[in-house]
Amino acid sequence: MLLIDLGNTRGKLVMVSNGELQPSVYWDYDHDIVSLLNQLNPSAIYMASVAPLRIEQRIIDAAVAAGIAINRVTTEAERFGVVNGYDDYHQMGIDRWLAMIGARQLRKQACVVVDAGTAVTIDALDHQGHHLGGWIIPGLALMTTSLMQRSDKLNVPAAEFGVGFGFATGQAISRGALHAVAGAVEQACALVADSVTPTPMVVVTGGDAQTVAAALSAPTQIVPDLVFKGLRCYAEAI
Ligand SMILES: Nc1ncnc2c1ncn2[C@@H]1O[C@H](COP(=O)(O)OP(=O)(O)O)[C@@H](O)[C@H]1O
Ligand SMILES: CC(C)(COP(=O)(O)O)[C@@H](O)C(=O)NCCC(=O)O
Ligand SMILES: [K+]
Repeated sequence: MLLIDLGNTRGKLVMVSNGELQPSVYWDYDHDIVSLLNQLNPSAIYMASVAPLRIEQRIIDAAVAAGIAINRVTTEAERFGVVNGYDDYHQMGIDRWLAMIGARQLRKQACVVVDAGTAVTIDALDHQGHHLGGWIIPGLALMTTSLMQRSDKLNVPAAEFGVGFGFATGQAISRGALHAVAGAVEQACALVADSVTPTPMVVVTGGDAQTVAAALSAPTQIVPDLVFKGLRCYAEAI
């Protein structure tokens, strides 16, 4: 069985074999998918996507051509112990929904779920699995490149992400972006904290998970395959 998560930057593919999630394989959208699918040769595919339809279609076409059954998973109002807090749950990206389900599988306590990819999404869950709402902010790469592109004096080479204040333009931009994300996560923790859970757990996933986690002082768990932990619940239930 193959689980696929299509984000705005790239696709992530994880095989489930002997009941275990295998390490991610990345699909760069500039590259062909047919050979990758043939290599993995799954019996069935479960797909979660927030990518443009034309990218989803490439997977669907390749799966149909190879005779592989493909199931597309969508956001729901309530499932696997998580209750969606959105006014209209259809609006919520499936990656956020699955990350929350994945977090709930890990621990039944209040937590802040962070997916640091193209965008950074921050979603709050209380100890009963009720989603308390969330935030969508630009991802680290998006924050830095948009500043660089929109201001002449900020058009400098990118600096590494790190913690603390910056001492040069590039460093001030990259560190500013990282602390903006970390600050938002810490404010989410303050909003979620209650008498049952004074210090909510932070669960971080996405391409920039390590970078973001390094800037957090709250207790943090990095779970690279968090979305897949949610997606496998669907794959095993369908
Ligand atoms: N090899 C890589 N390719 C692309 N992005 C990477 C890579 N390694 C780290 N990143 C970082 O991860 C981010 C993408 O994270 P990811 O969770 O895959 O995004 P999405 O789910 O939006 O496609 C990029 O913005 C970049 O900062
Ligand atoms: C917020 C997102 C763009 C994040 O996508 P990503 O950074 O993982 O590519 C995605 O979850 C999405 O398209 N959401 C729909 C809007 C919403 O969740 O409210
Ligand atoms: K994301």
